[in-house]
Amino acid sequence: MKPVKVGLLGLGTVGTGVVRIVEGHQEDLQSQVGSPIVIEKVLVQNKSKARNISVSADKLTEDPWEIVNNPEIDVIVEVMGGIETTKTYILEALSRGKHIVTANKDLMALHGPEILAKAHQHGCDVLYEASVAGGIPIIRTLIEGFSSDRITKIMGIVNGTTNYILTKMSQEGADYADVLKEAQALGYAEADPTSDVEGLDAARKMTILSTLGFRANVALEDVDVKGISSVSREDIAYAKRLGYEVKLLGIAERQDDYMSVSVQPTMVKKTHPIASVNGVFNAVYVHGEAVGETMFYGPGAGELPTATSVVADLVAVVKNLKLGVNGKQLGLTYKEKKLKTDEQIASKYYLLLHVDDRAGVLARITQAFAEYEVSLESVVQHPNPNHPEAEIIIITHDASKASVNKVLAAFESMDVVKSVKSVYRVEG
Ligand SMILES: NC(=O)C1=CN([C@@H]2O[C@H](COP(=O)(O)OP(=O)(O)OC[C@H]3O[C@@H](n4cnc5c(N)ncnc54)[C@H](OP(=O)(O)O)[C@@H]3O)[C@@H](O)[C@H]2O)C=CC1
Ligand SMILES: N[C@@H](CC=O)C(=O)O
Repeated sequence: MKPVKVGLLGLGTVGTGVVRIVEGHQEDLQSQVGSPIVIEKVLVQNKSKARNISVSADKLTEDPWEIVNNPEIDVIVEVMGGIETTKTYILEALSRGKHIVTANKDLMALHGPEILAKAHQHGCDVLYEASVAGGIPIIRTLIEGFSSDRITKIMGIVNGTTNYILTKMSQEGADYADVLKEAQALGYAEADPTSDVEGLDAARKMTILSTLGFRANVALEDVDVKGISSVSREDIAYAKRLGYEVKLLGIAERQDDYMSVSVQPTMVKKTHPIASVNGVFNAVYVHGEAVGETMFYGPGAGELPTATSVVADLVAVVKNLKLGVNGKQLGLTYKEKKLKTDEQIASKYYLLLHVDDRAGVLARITQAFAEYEVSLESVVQHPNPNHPEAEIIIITHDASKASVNKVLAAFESMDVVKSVKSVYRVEG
């Protein structure tokens, strides 16, 4: 049995897990694919760095071309991260007929179509299951499990760092900045946590999920992104009192052929299954016209969960090699997306206002909603004994984003509205 030879780009968190699984599960893997899988060479930045896995010195290299140009290597597993340099290596490897497995959501969200087209041209596979929700096989589920259905909604908690922060703020009343430091110390956050907390990491993952789920070419710039850095303890306390949790949700919706994709802090009714996804766990809720509601839950990151998906992709590539069916890339014939306008995007909204506490104020505020045809589900006023301002909490019925924006613009010129403290989409 001729071994399948793998070049590994990166031996950090995920790369270490890949070596552990390929070595530790070798017998199981061989029984599935019919030949040994051997990690032939490993690219690192610094060969002399101390590692928590032993890899023989002759396998380590700091020269990417020793792997990319190596005629012995059949498959390249890319777990080094980064965008432009990594893209160069991958395109070059594809032009040499090597198959690619990657965990790189940044690369696939930005350059997925170009990479898949190149792979198709050279009859190569590019698989990227680990790029979204680490250990949850959601990409394969969207492509294969739902191939018979029309997906209408995908809602995801796809960033573990922000879910960890929001969970701690909710369960322990902790402060945002303190929990962020804790998440960094525990190694959940990206090297620069801005991409986690400002929603970019989740937006990249939602670009990938909505492209596959809606079979349309969604681009990163189509995603409306807002992170969690402005979520306060006060917001979370109010949400809990009203029966909601605040979650950073990626929401992709489709009606007829029109779609919208966003990432935003959202108030989720506690009875919705996604509200109880806590800590660093991820979950993806998928609604299909025929299947109805489904949800997939599991670890979104970490050494072994992420490596499980990477090695599963490796197994799929090797099975394709045996069958001689590599390079049948999905996603090349997806249709052009049609994006919803703000008039077409509808949901319930939560608003927290600080207002003058005097006669007629409530009437003026509700009049603004009436003017733009936003119907209200509930209005609660809290007097503040230490302050001349009162707090008003409003939950709307389904309303268009455009109408809610018009109401917010109207508040700017109303002297009785002192400030709009928070505006959240509501789910469930
Ligand atoms: N960590 C996780 O839980 C998850 C990560 N991912 C994705 O997987 C990928 C890898 O992540 P992770 O393992 O955490 O990253 P790490 O930072 O832990 O590891 C990166 C590895 O790549 C090597 N490397 C980085 N840049 C270069 C370069 N230019 N040339 C040569 N070697 C390089 C590093 O070498 P050296 O060791 O010498 O520094 C290191 O071994 C990323 O795309 C990430 O987004 C996806 C899902 C979850
Ligand atoms: N920083 C990411 C890691 C996985 O993609 C997260 O917090 O989910």
